Amino acid sequence: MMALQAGPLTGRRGRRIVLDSIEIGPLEGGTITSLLGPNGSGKTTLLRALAGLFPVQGPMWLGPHDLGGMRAPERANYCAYMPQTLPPPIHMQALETILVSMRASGAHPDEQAFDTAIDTLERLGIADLSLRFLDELSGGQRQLVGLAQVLARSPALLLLDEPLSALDLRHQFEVMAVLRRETEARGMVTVMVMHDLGMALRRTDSAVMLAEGRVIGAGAVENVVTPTILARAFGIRARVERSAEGDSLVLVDGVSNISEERAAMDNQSDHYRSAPSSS
Ligand SMILES: Nc1ncnc2c1ncn2[C@@H]1O[C@H](COP(=O)(O)OP(=O)(O)OP(=O)(O)O)[C@@H](O)[C@H]1O
Repeated sequence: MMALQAGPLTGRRGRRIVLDSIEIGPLEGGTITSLLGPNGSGKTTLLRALAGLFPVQGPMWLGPHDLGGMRAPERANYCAYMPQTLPPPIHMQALETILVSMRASGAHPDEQAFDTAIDTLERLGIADLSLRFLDELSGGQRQLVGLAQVLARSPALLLLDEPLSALDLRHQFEVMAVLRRETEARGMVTVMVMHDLGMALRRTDSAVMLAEGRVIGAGAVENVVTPTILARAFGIRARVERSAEGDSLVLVDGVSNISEERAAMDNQSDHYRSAPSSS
């Protein structure tokens, strides 16, 4: 299984640094990592950088493969990226869009593509949507088709930008279960942007917390989703509690002064980068 290791990565938009010496990994194959942080903190930019869609300076390795040194078509054999925007409502059948996506990545010879596409739709529980047109589906249904498009490509690195945003609660948990199974079975490195901290705690293995283009916490998810790091990232007063079933829940008690939180933690230098505490 291949691990993802990247950085330090630096990316600019105009003169502004939007990714500031970001270091990621190693993220092991077979694991799911949540990419967390407030609006505008750089999550989408980082995900796009990992997909080769946003130019950054710095190394990116997937096992022995130098992702940064690859041209787009070669990189597409390793990485599949699902953007935050839903697949557009075009007049094309769901199954056909999956086949087109697979052809673009060149991952499967054509004879196998049809079976793989059908199989992926079945695993996501949306085989009934195969022959429906995207412009006749709901937003959530299109998001599920978008997931099928990237999963069917069998990437080594799966990059998902808020893949649960349009889904009802049941589908959110079902999709996380599919992602867990596929990630483990294929030894994939799965990285997903999410805003639901409770879901991150329950269903992902590790997390990277961004704030203002920097990593302010990384490691096992329970060491990243902590009151201290949440205060610094979001300016909220939050607790992490356990439900009667033993699941972790994030309870928000209110907002705090974000600049004071950051100043207080900045005084403690790099402690939170390397060894975040859950106290
Ligand atoms: N097209 C763009 N042109 C200029 N600046 C941009 C553009 N897109 C994003 N930015 C800026 O880059 C920074 C990082 O944005 P990014 O979209 O990566 O944040 P994010 O963490 O994904 O946010 P969100 O949770 O709102 O999706 C922000 O300061 C944002 O304003």
